[in-house]
Amino acid sequence: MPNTAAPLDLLLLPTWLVPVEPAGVVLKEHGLGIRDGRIAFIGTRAEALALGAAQVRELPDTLLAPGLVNAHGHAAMTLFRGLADDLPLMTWLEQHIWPAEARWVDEAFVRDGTDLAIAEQIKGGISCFADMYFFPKVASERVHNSGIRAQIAIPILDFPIPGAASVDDSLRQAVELFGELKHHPRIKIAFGPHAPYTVGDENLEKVRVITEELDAAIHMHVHETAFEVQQSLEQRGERPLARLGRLGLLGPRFQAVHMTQVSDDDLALLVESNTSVVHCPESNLKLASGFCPVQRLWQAGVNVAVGTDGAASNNDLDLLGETRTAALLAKAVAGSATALDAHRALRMATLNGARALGLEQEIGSLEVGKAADIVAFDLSGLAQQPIYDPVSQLIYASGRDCVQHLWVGGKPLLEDRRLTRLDEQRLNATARSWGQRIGGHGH
Ligand SMILES: CSC[C@H]1O[C@@H](n2cnc3c(O)ncnc32)[C@H](O)[C@@H]1O
Ligand SMILES: [Zn+2]
Repeated sequence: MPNTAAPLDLLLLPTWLVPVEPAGVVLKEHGLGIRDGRIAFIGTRAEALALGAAQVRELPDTLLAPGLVNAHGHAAMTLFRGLADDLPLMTWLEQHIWPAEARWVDEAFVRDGTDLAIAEQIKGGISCFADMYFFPKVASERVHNSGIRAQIAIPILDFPIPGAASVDDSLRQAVELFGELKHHPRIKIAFGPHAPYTVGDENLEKVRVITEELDAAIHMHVHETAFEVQQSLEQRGERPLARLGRLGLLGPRFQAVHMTQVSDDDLALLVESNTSVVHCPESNLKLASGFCPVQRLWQAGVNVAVGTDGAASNNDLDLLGETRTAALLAKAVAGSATALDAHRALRMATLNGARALGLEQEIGSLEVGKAADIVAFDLSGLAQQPIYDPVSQLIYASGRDCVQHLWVGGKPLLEDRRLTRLDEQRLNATARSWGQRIGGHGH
């Protein structure tokens, strides 16, 4: 129970406070108090000031919201940004990305690429991200050092990958890392079978058994393209999602990334199993993978979160921009301007992301008792005036350059647009030097 009598560590006094839960609410003349890394108080300005705080911050023209949750990505792929553009998924993966990964990905690559991704995400208002990439132990060390929050999924593919000689090797590493980080306040280890077309039944069964035992999440690309579904029908006589259901993998701990193909049976399966969907509209657009029917999903009660995917298929890790794309695209796909409004879109990028990652008790909304993962958006710009609904202005008229401050667990990671723990110049130079090495070898 939060101690309501003790003074606050920090009191934030923004123009608009958008808690996300309750839905659709915008509080004015309110303050938010932080104590011991948690939200200790939300109430009127007058009440807040009466409590007393070690530090008080007036935030004029500022919208305070829960930190954004990027529910799918491959962090270290920032170093492959722009390496192979304008290609369809399987050509992109098989002929460009997988060969480049075999050539370049090692622990140093993951260290530097993940740091770059973390910095980009903090600057874009993201306080928590889901990662699925090679050398996950290295990625978790970078998350630990940087102060951000993350779910790290251990990659599982039927063939040898950088850092793991076999599925059994990956699973052994996963169980070990899971045990090591079980009590980490900001890192959650999940299992990441890559996709239905790269992991056979036998290995999926192993994933089911271990994740059930550990109560761990499963993060997987599913129904990314019509081709994936067609191929599975031809080779196995069933749709990939139905196969995952038959194998007992679906459920509230399962995160189905992409889902551009949703039949009525698929929808029923998602609903009855309480499986979350992670929507990655820009990657789906860029690789021409298809369109996720977002309105159909949320109307049926499916939890839909938002993800950027990796920087090699997007090509940025801008979740605010992604959410705008999601809101606009949902309308076009449904043929309805009400398919996804700005408030629901912000909820998808915060609380729904937290729920998909099993973190909804901890983050995703501004509620007393939750961790103080908070973003401050500066809406004072010319292009944001006038302001009738600040959430509409945030989603439809703002870019990530308006992110001014970010706190994770009450700790400031971005202050007045400056990274507090990472050296931006050094990250920039390191990324350029990787680019020269990789580009200089004709990939
Ligand atoms: C299991 S480690 C991640 C693995 O996935 C590859 N990847 C990146 N983006 C996508 C995507 O949109 N669909 C499928 N696979 C993707 C990445 O390059 C790694 O090899
Ligand atoms: Zn992906």
